Amino acid sequence: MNAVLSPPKLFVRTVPLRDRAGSLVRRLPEGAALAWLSGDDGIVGWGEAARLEPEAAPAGTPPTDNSRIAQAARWFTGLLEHAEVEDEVGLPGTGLVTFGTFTFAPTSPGSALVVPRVLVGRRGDRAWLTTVTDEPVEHPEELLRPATEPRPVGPLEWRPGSLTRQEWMDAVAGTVGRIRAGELEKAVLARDAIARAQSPVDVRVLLERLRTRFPSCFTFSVAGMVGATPELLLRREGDQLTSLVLAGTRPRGEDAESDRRLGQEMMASAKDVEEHGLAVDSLRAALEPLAAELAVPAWPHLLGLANVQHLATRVHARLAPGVSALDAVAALHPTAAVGGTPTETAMRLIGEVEGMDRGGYTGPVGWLDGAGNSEWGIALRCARVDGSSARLYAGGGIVAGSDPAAEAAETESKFRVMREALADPRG
Ligand SMILES: C=C(O[C@H]1C=CC=C(C(=O)O)[C@@H]1O)C(=O)O
Repeated sequence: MNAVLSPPKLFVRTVPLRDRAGSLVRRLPEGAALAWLSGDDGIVGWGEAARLEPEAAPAGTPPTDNSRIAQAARWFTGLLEHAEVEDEVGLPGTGLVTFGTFTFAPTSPGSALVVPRVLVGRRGDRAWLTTVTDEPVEHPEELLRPATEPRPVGPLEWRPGSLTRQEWMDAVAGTVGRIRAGELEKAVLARDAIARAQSPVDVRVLLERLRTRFPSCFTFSVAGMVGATPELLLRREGDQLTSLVLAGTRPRGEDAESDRRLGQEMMASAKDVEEHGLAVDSLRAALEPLAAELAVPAWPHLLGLANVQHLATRVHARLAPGVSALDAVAALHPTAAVGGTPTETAMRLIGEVEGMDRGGYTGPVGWLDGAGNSEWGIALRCARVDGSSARLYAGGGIVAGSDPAAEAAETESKFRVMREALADPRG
């Protein structure tokens, strides 16, 4: 574990960047890329000025324990206290910034917070460069290096994950039985798939494909977790918090008419509306104690993505004084969009029947700045990239009315996000 007691002194400088041309991804050198992108906006970073890897909790720790998030909050506060910050831009994502990924379960290794040495950001027509160094720097632009061309991923070999398709459908059927017997109301069950390339995967290729294919999603890369999630756990700017809850999935139609029909069918489906309602309720219950004001729409809307469409609810809150972004992340994780209802029962069932460690999949992933601004997605439609291998994850909400074959097909549409980022069918 990192030395939490004596953080290094950091010199942080943010300066405006005049050159806003091109994708932020093109700025990244090859290697451990850090990124949080939404269309053309976002932040990318590289190098490591500071890193924390919160230890996994011992076996037997309650599955809802979020002390790894509280530990990260203390660590970042300590860094800030020892940092000398000169910020000429003053936007969310300027000054000292840490990227972060937290595991779904407290007992899994893999949570990490990384403060990059160099960060480039863009928001609308403003762009900036932040450097984080051990000595003051006079010319931060000198730390910007021309990046190399991304390397194509090349041929892939696919292997099934921890469970075969049939074994996973059996787990879904067993879960439906337990839900019908009254043990719980909902559990989100996931599966994995493994891709092996012939050389280390250049994450920049994945980021560029994901960001252009899913401009309304959040494309991320933090400590090996790479993906494009549509689900915003929270965005905090000042005391305003926004969250986008998703649960309920249908494919996209072949044409506008069938697409509309599939969407309307989902809006009218008791099974999908129940599955979605449980996710909204869990968010509302977690947020209420932290909010001075809370607005939750009565009905979901449809959110169309390139591969699937979802039921979506956008929630707004004004946070009570003193509530930080990471306080809110710790209170909200895991929502019933990735765990279930009741939370503890669902998390124990997930641990029992999935046959794999989710790692950072379905955990919070995002960034935090020194002013308390922050964006955290839920790590969905993602993979853990480790050298030349990638472990892809996808899941779906199981309720009393779920059909195992339909759920397996749903995970396959969700896998497509990362399958096509790794092996673009359009060449
Ligand atoms: C668990 C996943 O999706 C969640 C988020 C949106 C819709 C979901 C659903 O309809 O089941 C899931 O709750 C995943 O993408 O792996």
